[in-house]
Amino acid sequence: MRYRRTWALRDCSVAVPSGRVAALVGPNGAGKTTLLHLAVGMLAPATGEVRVFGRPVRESMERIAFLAQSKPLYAGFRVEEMLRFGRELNPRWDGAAARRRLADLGIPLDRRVGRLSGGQRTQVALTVALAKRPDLLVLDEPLADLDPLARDDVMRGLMEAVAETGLTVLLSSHVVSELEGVCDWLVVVNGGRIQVSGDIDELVAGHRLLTGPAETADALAARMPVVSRGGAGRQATMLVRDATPPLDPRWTARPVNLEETVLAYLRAPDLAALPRPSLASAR
Ligand SMILES: Nc1ncnc2c1ncn2[C@@H]1O[C@H](COP(=O)(O)OP(=O)(O)OP(=O)(O)O)[C@@H](O)[C@H]1O
Repeated sequence: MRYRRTWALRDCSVAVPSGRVAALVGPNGAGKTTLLHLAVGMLAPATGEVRVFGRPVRESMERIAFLAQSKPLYAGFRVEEMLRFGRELNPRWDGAAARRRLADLGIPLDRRVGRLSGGQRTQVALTVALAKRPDLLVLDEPLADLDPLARDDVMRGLMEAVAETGLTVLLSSHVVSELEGVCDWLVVVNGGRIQVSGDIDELVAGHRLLTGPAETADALAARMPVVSRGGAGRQATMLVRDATPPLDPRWTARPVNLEETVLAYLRAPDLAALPRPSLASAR
């Protein structure tokens, strides 16, 4: 995808299996919003193609709901007017489920959207998106501007919807810590390129943090795929992929979590040159 002369996404081949809850992460300006807009057909790629459920995205539009970063709700509308509006526009609209969801959340239907809290607004936007009964729900930073409690509520609501309907979700977020336990697929985009795409459990299990004496770090690093290096003074740390058991008894290895893995990749934007983990399992 190119905006005038600037490439926003390039060499961008990525697949997300259906039925997954996939997280799209990357630094500011990496191309996340662009990728999501391509996935929902709001943008057309300069070259290449986007397929949703195996068909060109234009043919799948009725099966897709999109929650944009700006949460396009009309501040002057009451919540029930948003629902009426949704019903007019969407043939598959499930108004009863939407009302039930809002009642469960304690969001009054007669409240003007502009008077709702940020978290409630996100919940209304999510309710509207879910009422379209999509097979694919795409959300652009649904957690931005929300406090930890509201973030948890929104993620929980999303999880309930996934459990009830089996829908496929693709969401972008900067709040990596909130994604573990909710998302099961990770796509990292960095500098307009796909750096990682894979099953989160496999990805996390495939990395280790090694700690040991700095003077032997170079020799060790030469023997394995290092994602990032750190440490201070005589102590070195390395987050490595596919670590064959070390090694040198002065080095210890411990498992990593999702956030550590993601941060290591984000710090190494050139690392896409290494074979990408787990792309094969998308097929
Ligand atoms: N309408 C546009 N015209 C020109 N360039 C654009 C336009 N939209 C995005 N870009 C550029 O494309 C690149 C990717 O932008 P994009 O908004 O997709 O990133 P992002 O990962 O969503 O960022 P953020 O995390 O800050 O929301 C950036 O370099 C951005 O400046």
